[in-house]
Amino acid sequence: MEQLTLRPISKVSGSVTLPGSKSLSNRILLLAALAQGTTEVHNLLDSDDIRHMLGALEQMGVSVTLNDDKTIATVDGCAGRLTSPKDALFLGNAGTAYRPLTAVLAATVGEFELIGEPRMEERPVGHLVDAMQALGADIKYLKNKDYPPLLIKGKALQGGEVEIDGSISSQFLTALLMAAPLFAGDTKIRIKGDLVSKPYIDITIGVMAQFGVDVVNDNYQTFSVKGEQVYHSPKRIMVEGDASSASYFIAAAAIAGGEVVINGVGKKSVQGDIGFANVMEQVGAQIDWYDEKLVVRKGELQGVDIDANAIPDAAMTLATVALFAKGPTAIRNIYNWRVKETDRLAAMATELRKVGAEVVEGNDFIEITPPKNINLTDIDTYNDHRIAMCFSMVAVAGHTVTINDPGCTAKTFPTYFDVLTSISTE
Ligand SMILES: O=C(O)C1=C[C@@H](OP(=O)(O)O)[C@@H](O)[C@H](O)C1
Ligand SMILES: C=C(OP(=O)(O)O)C(=O)O
Repeated sequence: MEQLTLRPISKVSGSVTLPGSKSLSNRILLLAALAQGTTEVHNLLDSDDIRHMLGALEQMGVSVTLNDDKTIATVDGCAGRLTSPKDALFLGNAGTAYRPLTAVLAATVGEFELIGEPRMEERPVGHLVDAMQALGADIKYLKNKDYPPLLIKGKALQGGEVEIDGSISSQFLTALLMAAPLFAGDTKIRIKGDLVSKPYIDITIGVMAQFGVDVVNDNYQTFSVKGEQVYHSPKRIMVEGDASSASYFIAAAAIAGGEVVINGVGKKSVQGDIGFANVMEQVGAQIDWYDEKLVVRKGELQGVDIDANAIPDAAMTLATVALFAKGPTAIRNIYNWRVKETDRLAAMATELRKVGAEVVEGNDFIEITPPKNINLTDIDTYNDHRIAMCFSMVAVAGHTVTINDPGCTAKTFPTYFDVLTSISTE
């Protein structure tokens, strides 16, 4: 196994430009593929999750041309007519590819087998499949009920009234919303259970609007979409920088600044994870907000007690900031950490304890009391990019740390450690 030993960093300063948002990149690629017309996508993320979406679209007859550094894609839309692929669609561990494609392909005439990495087969998809089956979709589980892989016999769907459970992942509702305009009739979706990760639904609705489709959102309880619509290419679309990726640089500057200029997200961001910057202000970071950039400096850091349901990805970064804050930190309402790249509640508790923290792991929360001394240790990353990235904060705080399998950051941020090094002084 590859390992990366990070030496103590005394200061971070300078500027970083964020890669494009994963959530926006995969939504935009799918809608550009389904749309009428050609779309030029700028600042596309180049990472594993995006590669899986691109590969699947190409297997279904969509022509996509990438520039040299793969950050500009020209997508020839198929006006809703994706073709049956010869082989199974391998979607890695990309939730933003697997879930939306499940719904869209159920409404596309043809046969599709959706497969993924072993961990994908442990990540539930039942709530989405239940809703699609209630609408008449033909979807079969190839191994275990409620989990990938899936065999989809796509056909014309009529739409109608449907319930979907929103308590485990917002990606199921995102998927259903993106498929709904392809149905013959109108669709009214009612949310069962509490809807988690709500800001991602705003991202979905915003991207659909850019492709000419309106969603009526009644207080996150019901959603209405008109049927028989074709997405229309906006011709040119820009992917905002990734707000979840910004969290590592916000945290680094707050711990060891220097002054770090983070280009690509700011107060105009459409991504919920920008809320992490507000949380870090509460923790003690000093942040100047601009429309599309943040300037972050160090502060006296204090533990906080927050409900992180709206920012599940960035909240992992807070768990490692907690190691270097005064007093305990509690991160609550994050049950679905357990069904992401790994069981993140268990994994974070284990790794934080290895560093020396006192940790309480609840069913849906984690409480972290910072250690007096930081242990010299290796961090296991469980094939989870965010664990690899957020534990780099140990080095940022001035301690040597070894990250096992650092290459797992390829899921969303292949160049992460290089970018961190570019603003770091040993
Ligand atoms: O829709 C999206 O782009 C995402 C939604 C979130 O998942 P859940 O809705 O499952 O919490 C988030 O964790 C994931 O990284 C991306
Ligand atoms: C949960 C994540 O990914 P996915 O889109 O596969 O759900 C993540 O990137 O932290």
